[in-house]
Amino acid sequence: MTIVTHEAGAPSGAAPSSGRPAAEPAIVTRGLTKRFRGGQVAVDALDLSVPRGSVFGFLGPNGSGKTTTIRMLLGLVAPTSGEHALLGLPLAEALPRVGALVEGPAFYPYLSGEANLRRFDAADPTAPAATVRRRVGEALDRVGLTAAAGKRYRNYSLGMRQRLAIAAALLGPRELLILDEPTNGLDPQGTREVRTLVKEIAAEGTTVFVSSHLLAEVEQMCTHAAIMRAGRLVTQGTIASLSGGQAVRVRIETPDAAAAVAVLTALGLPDVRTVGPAGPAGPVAPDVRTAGPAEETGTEVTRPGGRGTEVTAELGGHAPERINAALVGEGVPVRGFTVVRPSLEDVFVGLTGEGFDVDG
Ligand SMILES: Nc1ncnc2c1ncn2[C@@H]1O[C@H](COP(=O)(O)OP(=O)(O)OP(=O)(O)O)[C@@H](O)[C@H]1O
Repeated sequence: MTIVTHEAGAPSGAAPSSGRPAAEPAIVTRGLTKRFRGGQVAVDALDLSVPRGSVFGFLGPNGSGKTTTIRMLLGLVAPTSGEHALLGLPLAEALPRVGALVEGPAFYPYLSGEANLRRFDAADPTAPAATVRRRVGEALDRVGLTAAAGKRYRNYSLGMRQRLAIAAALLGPRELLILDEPTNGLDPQGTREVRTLVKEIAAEGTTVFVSSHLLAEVEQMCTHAAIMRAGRLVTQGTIASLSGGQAVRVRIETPDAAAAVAVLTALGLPDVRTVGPAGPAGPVAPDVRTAGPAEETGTEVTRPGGRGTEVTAELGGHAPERINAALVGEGVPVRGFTVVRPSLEDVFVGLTGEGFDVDG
C-alpha cells in the first residue's frame, strides 16, 4: 500500500516555524495500543518520545509492531486505546507538516521522475498549482535527482527510485519525516544513498523517524532509537545512552598478557580478563600469570598462540590514551589497543535475554 501525505497549502521553502517551544517532542505516544480483530496485540501500551531534531531509529525484528505504530501515528489505522501527538498538534493540523513514506509509492515506469512527482503533487488538492514547478524542483534537488529529473523512472537505479519516493514525501516544507523501512530491498549502493539522504535531511532541521529491522543501520544513521519486541517497547534513548547501559571495554593484544594484566589492575580498571589463545576467557587475579612457556623471538617474548593474548577490562571512566601510555611505560609490548563499545545488539540481548532475530 502506498501512502504519501501531502502538503496542505503551506508555502514552499523552508520548514514553517511552528511557534512552539523547540523542546516539545516531534512525536509523543501514551499507552498506544492496537489489538487486531483476531485478538492479536500488534502494539502494546507504547510510550514513545521522539525529540525534535533527532534522527530516531524505530528498531525491531519483523512483526514487532513498527508498521502498525507508524500507521497509527499517521491516522491510517485507529488505535484500540492510548493517544499520540505529532508536533504537539491535533492530527489534522500536524499532517500537512509531516512527510511520510510507508512501503513506497507506485510510480509510472514510463514517466520521468519529474513527471511522476507532478502527478503526486496534482493529487493534493491543497497544493497551489502556480508553484508546482518550484515545489517539484525543490523536492528533486533535495534528494539529488535534479540531473536525472527527465529520465524515465524505469531507468532509475534502486537508490534513485527510493530517493524519488522520499522526494514525494518532501513536496513541501516538512518538520517531521516518517519513513517505514526506507532501505528495505535496496542494494548496498541504494542503501548508502538513502542513509546519506536521511542524514542530510536531518541536518537541514527536519526530525526524521525511521523504522528499521537492522541494528547496524540504526547505529550508523540515528541519534536516538527505540527498540521494539513483540509489540512492546524494550528501551529508548540516545544511541550513546542506550549503549551506555553496558560497559565500554578496552581490549589489548599483547604477547605478555601477565604484564598487561598487572598494569590494568594497578590502574584500577574493573573486570580484568585474559581472552584468547593462551587461555580461556575468565577473570584473572592480579598475580595470575598466563599459563604456558615463554619463548624468545628476537627481542620479544611471545607465548603459544602466535599473535599473543587478548587482555580486556572495563574502561571504568579511564582515558584510553592514559591506559595505553601506562602499558607502554611499563614495557608491555602492545600489538593492538581497541576501545570496544557495546552495540545495540548487545543492549537488546542484555535487556531481553534473546538474540535480535530479524525474522521475529
Ligand atoms: N491488519 C492486520 N490484521 C491482523 N494482524 C495484523 C495486521 N497488521 C499487522 N498484523 C500483525 O501485527 C504484528 C505487527 O505487525 P507490523 O507489520 O506492525 O510489524 P513490523 O514490525 O512492521 O514488521 P515488518 O517489518 O515485518 O512489517 C504482526 O504479528 C502482524 O502479523
